[in-house]
Amino acid sequence: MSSQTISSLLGRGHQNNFKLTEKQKSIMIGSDDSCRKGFICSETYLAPFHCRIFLQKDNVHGWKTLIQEKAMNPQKYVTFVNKNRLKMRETQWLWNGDEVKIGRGDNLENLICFVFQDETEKRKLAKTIEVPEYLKHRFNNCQESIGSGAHSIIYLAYETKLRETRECVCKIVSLTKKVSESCFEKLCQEPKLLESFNHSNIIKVLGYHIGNNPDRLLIWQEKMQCDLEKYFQKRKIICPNEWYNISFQVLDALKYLHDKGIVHRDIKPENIMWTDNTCKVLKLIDFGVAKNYKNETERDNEQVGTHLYIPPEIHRASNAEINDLYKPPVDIWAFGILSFRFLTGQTPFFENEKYDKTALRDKIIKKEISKIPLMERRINERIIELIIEQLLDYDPKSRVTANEVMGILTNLQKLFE
Ligand SMILES: Nc1ncnc2c1ncn2[C@@H]1O[C@H](COP(=O)(O)OP(=O)(O)OP(=O)(O)O)[C@@H](O)[C@H]1O
Repeated sequence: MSSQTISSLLGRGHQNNFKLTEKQKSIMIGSDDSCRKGFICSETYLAPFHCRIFLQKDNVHGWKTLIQEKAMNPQKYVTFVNKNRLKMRETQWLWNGDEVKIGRGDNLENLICFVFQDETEKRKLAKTIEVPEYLKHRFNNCQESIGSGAHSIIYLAYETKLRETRECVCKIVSLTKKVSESCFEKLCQEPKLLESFNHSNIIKVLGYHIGNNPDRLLIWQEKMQCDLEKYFQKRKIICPNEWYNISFQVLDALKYLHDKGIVHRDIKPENIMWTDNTCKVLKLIDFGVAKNYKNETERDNEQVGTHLYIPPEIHRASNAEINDLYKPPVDIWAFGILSFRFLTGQTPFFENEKYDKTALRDKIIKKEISKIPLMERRINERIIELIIEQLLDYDPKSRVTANEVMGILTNLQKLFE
């Protein structure tokens, strides 16, 4: 078996580092020899079995590194991930750059600190990510990738403006087997569209380049911190107050787009990102399949977007009908599914997140939505009604608009204070 490093914890302010590999998938951190196969930290007071750090693989995220609190005496021993203290036996998913602090007492400064590094991200290197000559005075691209999607890889980059250099990202789409010529052509519309927007909850494009031979699209954008899917996966559930704050920002961006005649067509948590780690401001990203629904020359006849978030009218439509159905209600439905998932931790159709596409399509078409998970979570009746009857309305013509949802939420503000 290979022993490639999957992740590491690098000591900050001390020399203790350790790594997890495909061979060594789990490690205990503790203070004495009873911590078998473990990492014995001599620099601070730790419980004999303080915490466990281990790998888990899933089909969506690949390797995930998790930390579990193992100390039995919470009065004495503590484990923090960033500024959040883990409860007894609590497990948390670690992300690149997370700060893990362990030790005794309640003074964070006295604890032993590690910084988590996801080594698999570093390995997704670009072959060539040269900046074209005429843009070299504005952008610098790095070899480090910080994300990827079905069509692109996102690299860390720098923008030079006056005498200041700021971090940004460069999204690169290349014409490959995976990205056909027609798909590439469509994706080339994304930066032009983004340049026409000016909204605080929509990603800003800083510059772009469409090159041929090799056919490659480079889009420099503001750097975001983390997408809502990862954020949700880490929390497993989003509380109503936080959902309210998220909703307002997403709906405000949707209202702006819809008023301009644009449908995003791929609203999902992966395409909504926090601007920084204060997790206050959100921006919509990925306008690769966005469309001007008022422009009759832009007709298309195939389904786009992500299965779980596609509304019933699109699932049911024939190729000839589909173009006329791609209108703002499509984004509202997707926002309804997102809301359901965030508030309950599950999809409206299946209890867990593993499902087959055909079964999912069947359930969507047959309207097999259950509001029980929302009731079990004691979500306010008016919010349940909003999600089930209005956002997930089967008739796109009577489905609420972004503006109407904002009005409803404003009237319900008291519930979230
Ligand atoms: N501006 C950004 N700053 C930081 N990370 C980003 C940024 N844009 C994208 N990412 C990361 O890269 C991932 C893929 O980006 P994006 O959705 O734009 O690519 P795509 O190839 O169009 O994706 P899709 O699979 O939806 O077609 C995002 O989910 C996010 O994690």
